[in-house]
Amino acid sequence: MARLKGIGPGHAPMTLAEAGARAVSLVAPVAGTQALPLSQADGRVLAQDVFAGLPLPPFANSAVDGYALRFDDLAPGAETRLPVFGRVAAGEMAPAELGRGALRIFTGAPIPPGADTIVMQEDVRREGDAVLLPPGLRRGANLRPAGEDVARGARAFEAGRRLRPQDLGLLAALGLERLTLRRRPRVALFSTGDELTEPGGKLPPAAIYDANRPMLRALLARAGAEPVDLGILRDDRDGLAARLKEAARDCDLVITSGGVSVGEEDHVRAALATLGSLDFWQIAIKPGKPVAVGTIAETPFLGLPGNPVAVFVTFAFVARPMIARLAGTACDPLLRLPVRLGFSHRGKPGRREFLRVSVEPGADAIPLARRHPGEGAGSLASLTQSDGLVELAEDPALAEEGSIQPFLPYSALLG
Ligand SMILES: Nc1nc2c(c(=O)[nH]1)N[C@H]1C(S)=C(S)[C@@H](COP(=O)(O)OP(=O)(O)OC[C@H]3O[C@@H](n4cnc5c(N)ncnc54)[C@H](O)[C@@H]3O)O[C@H]1N2
Ligand code: MOO
Repeated sequence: MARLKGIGPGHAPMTLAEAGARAVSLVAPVAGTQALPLSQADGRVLAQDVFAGLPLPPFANSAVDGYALRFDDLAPGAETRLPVFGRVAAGEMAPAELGRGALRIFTGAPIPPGADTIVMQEDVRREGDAVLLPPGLRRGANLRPAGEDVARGARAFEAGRRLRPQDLGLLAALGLERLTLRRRPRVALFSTGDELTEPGGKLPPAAIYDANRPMLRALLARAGAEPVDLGILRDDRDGLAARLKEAARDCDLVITSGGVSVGEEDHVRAALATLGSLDFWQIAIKPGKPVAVGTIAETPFLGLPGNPVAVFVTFAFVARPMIARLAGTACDPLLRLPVRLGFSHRGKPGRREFLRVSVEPGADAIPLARRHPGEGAGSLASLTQSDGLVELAEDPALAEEGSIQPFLPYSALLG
């Protein structure tokens, strides 16, 4: 495990890109695979390449309801009258060959040898046992050849692929029912702080309900981890150290929120210093400046800040790539979409800022971003009432109203 050099509060904050790269360098893919049915494979990572054991589609078939025929039976430039000699629906065998005439055919039905063109039923006239075909048809129209989508033997997926619902569709079409998947990383999760109370109970004076853990549990699950929820750690250095040590024994990563700032009540840093190695990072972003990283007996540790919006942002840019690497998959680069600012914002030079915004259709093709009035890093309502984050680069510090800026919808950060 690579050891980081310590970066104390006196040092210059690092960039977000540097922090993300360092965080990823701390972890390695977890070992172990599981054979699981397709029904449990969404969001899981393939441990092996998958090759197509059959072509898709498996046989040439019709893309429409209509008539199958031989293109050369059509009169060039004139209407053609052909006898209808049979009928084939999806799931039925096609006749052994096509005689002179047209075969009534339905979408998905196999095409008999000899037929090379399908005409949509809306484009023909039916007269008794004959069909009248207009001129101008295209050879090969509406026919789906065997293997057009996936050739037999082709690699359908590479090992390391994080499966999406559409992938499950393709795997099923290839006839696969069980897959060899990587084990999900087990991520221990704690909240820290004497002020925290479990939701559902009575709220004592000066207390708040623990909001970060339910949010992080869900973020972890969506990122492809198995959350191991270990509750709230109180601000007591020895108790806290014992529980962190135990969690590190059973899990692939330990995540906490809170207690990483500079106050003397911020005990996570102190506990970590006695357990393993600890580096305290300041990242040049807002929100989400303080993050603690390190190891507890070889298990990586990530201490997120306590403010809920800072939790959300640091999870997206620091924790998510770590979890992807642990899970054995690539963290897809985030696609920023252009939006036009409906406000101007002066930031601090050298600091990247994430502003919560709602987007709406703009006067041109570019959506308009409106800033949420709740600016504080503690404002959960602002996260729920916005569509995503506008990302303002370190420089220039002034982002002017009307300028085009990158936007990250929450959906992109939750995958
Ligand atoms: N003197 C300074 N004070 C602070 C600084 C600083 O640089 N100098 N940084 C501020 C920033 S930025 C942040 S972010 C916070 C991070 O502090 P901690 O990680 O130590 O977090 P806490 O102090 O424990 O909590 C901060 C805030 O968040 C609330 N919180 C914590 N956990 C939860 C939870 N599970 N659910 C809901 N809310 C939670 C907590 O009650 C505090 O209000 O420090 C600033 N201070
Ligand atoms: O991380 Mo703090 O919330 O930057 O404000």
